[in-house]
Amino acid sequence: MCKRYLLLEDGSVFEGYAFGGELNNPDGEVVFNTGMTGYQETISDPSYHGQIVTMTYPLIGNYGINRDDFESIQPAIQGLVVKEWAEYPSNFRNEMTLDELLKLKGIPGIHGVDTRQLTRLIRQFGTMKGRLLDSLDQKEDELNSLRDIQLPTDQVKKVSTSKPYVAPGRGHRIVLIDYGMKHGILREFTRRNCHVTVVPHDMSAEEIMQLQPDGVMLSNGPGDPKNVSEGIEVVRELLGKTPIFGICLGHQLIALACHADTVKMKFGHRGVNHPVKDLRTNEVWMTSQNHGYAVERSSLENTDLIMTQYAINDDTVEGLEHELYNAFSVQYHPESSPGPQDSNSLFDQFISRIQSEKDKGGFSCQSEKTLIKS
Ligand SMILES: NC(=O)CC[C@H](N)C(=O)O
Repeated sequence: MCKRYLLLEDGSVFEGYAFGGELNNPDGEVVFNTGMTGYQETISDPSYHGQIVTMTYPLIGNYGINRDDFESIQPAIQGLVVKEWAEYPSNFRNEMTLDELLKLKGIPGIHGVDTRQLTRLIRQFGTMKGRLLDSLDQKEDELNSLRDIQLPTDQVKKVSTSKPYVAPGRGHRIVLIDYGMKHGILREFTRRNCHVTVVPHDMSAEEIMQLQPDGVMLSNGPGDPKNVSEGIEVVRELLGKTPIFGICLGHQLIALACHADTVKMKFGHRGVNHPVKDLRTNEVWMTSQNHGYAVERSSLENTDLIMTQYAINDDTVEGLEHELYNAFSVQYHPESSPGPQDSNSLFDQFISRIQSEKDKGGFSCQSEKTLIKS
């Protein structure tokens, strides 16, 4: 077994062994995910673009990799850190091992790491830049250059589709803006018979409205929402023109479009058992989460947004509703891939909102009239 190391910007080194791909571009933001299962979805979730993901559960890969659970075709994570990976997975859906997937996709892995120690460090000092190395010979130089690197700011552009495409259906017409969409979101709409047009992150509001959507879905996506400035503008223009539902990055973009603020969290929420409380029903839902930024609660005061849900663990904003327009959002993942499905009904809620607008002769009729006139 070849040695491999994880160097953090504070100078700490975690020692382990190499698995998966080679070290071509081994820098990233080191984060941790607490899910006991769901590693395949985590590895392939585009919101992890640019990040070295540490799994806190000590055995990863035990049910292998299957053909169904990918959240994107090309995983975007920079590296995977585990305690132990399972060489002999056992599951009826298993098609390859974790190591084989990482090799196939060129993602470097390190195993044998004390992931609990690493997680405690991140919890204490916050997420840090890190670099995977196969030798510590140049440690000081590597550390200096690691401290100097800037993490990318154009991640959404890298993971969004470059051209629109359609998942046809006979039901409501949804335009899904792809900021780094997980396939799970598309699955939820096709399951509900919707006609979904997935569009690139930089499509203008005008072009989107020309598609005559019954509703617009803003997807999840990587990085700082403030880096998606055109997206914020587009959402601002769309508000009030069509029903809107935002997930994760989409939720943050709605907040920024309404002049609320977002902040970087110390170590974020990444896992499948994050409890969220709904202020309207007092219900608590277990949710699947992956975010490193959050909407600043106090910044909602002078906006038209109201907080509908918050995280029980740290009181951060988890749900928003627009008081004037038909728009709502959640910071977590109702598509639940992976994770509990408590919040899956939010997709039905979005469909009902669309239906009631149609019943009122609302948005879609207006846009048809405008089209007839012009
Ligand atoms: N999953 C997401 O969409 C994450 C949103 C954003 N990139 C964050 O880390 O907060």
